[in-house]
Amino acid sequence: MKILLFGANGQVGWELQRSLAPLGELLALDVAGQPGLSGDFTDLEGLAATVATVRPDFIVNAAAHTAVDKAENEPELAHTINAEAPGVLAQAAARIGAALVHYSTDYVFDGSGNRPWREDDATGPLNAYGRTKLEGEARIRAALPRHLLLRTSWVYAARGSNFAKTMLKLARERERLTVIDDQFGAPTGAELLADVTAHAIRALAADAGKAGTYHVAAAGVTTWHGYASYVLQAARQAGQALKAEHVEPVPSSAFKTAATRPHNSRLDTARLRATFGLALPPWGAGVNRMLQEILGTP
Ligand SMILES: NC(=O)C1=CN([C@@H]2O[C@H](COP(=O)(O)OP(=O)(O)OC[C@H]3O[C@@H](n4cnc5c(N)ncnc54)[C@H](OP(=O)(O)O)[C@@H]3O)[C@@H](O)[C@H]2O)C=CC1
Ligand SMILES: Cc1cn([C@H]2C[C@H](O)[C@@H](COP(=O)(O)OP(=O)(O)O[C@H]3O[C@@H](C)C(=O)[C@@H](O)[C@H]3O)O2)c(=O)[nH]c1=O
Repeated sequence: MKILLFGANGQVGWELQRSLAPLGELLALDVAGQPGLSGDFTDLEGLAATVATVRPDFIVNAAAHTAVDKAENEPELAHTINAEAPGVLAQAAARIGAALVHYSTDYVFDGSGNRPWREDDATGPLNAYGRTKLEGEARIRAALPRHLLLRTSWVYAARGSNFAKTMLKLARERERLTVIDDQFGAPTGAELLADVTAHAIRALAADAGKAGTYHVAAAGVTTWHGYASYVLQAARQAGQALKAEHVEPVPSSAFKTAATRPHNSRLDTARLRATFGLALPPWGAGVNRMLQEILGTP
């Protein structure tokens, strides 16, 4: 099996380089690409040419414009990277008979209600990032039936930028931390996503009927405040000197951001678990592993 990976240096892309390697021949491109092969999602013609040249069996796209607040001020760039480029990849894949694996987000939902979102629930993104990701999904579905659209939430990894690392940095610098306690979801490790992806690719290669949209998130639920408190307690236990004594819970209305975020980001993963025969671990298990890695604890 030949796999072409885009976004190889992001949180998920980096872990995919590990998990996809045993499946066959893996060509991993970041934004810089390789001589004659573009990996830049603003270079739509170059991307299509890369797919035509490499002729992979599977394309895995981990590249995205993930700066949620920034996307409010640069919606065209977010649209090119999150909507147009995935559409171009899907069309290029269709031309050569390849399948495409792509990631999407809890931010395609409007955050209403309090039950976990199912794949077929109505979408209603509240911000530019979510709107562009939703359009990326639609373009892939329209161009290529053989796809896996994996919607996930609150991704973290030892490598890269994420909320847990921001909290550790702020807690070292500031005495007072305020964090939203009315947005609910599950932090999901890039390691877990990468492992699930490899498993799902093998399953799709054996059975085209497994193509479709799936929710992938760690089990359980917390808030950003619960997540931050968990991370800082672990850091204290690991002997880290933190200025912030505790994390103050605040409602979303008291913490203004450029982009509006959903209150309910919970994802129902029953379809993924049943289709692929997988179990998803509780969110704290993966967070503990990341913290051990970045805090240097045994
Ligand atoms: N992070 C999260 O919390 C969540 C992420 N997702 C989705 O999961 C996927 C992976 O996200 P994650 O790994 O966390 O994101 P990261 O931000 O860690 O990685 C995104 C990658 O995309 C690359 N990229 C940005 N612009 C371009 C461009 N013009 N051309 C090529 N590559 C580009 C970045 O490169 P560089 O660093 O050089 O800019 C980076 O390597 C994305 O589809 C994302 O939407 C879904 C839910 C939650
Ligand atoms: C830094 C900070 C953030 N917050 C809030 C703002 C926001 O509601 C929440 C998370 O903030 P962040 O900006 O770190 O996370 P955000 O960029 O919104 O994370 C999202 O990224 C995209 C890519 C996704 O697809 C989503 O699943 C989700 O992971 O925490 C605080 O309450 N206090 C703080 O000090």
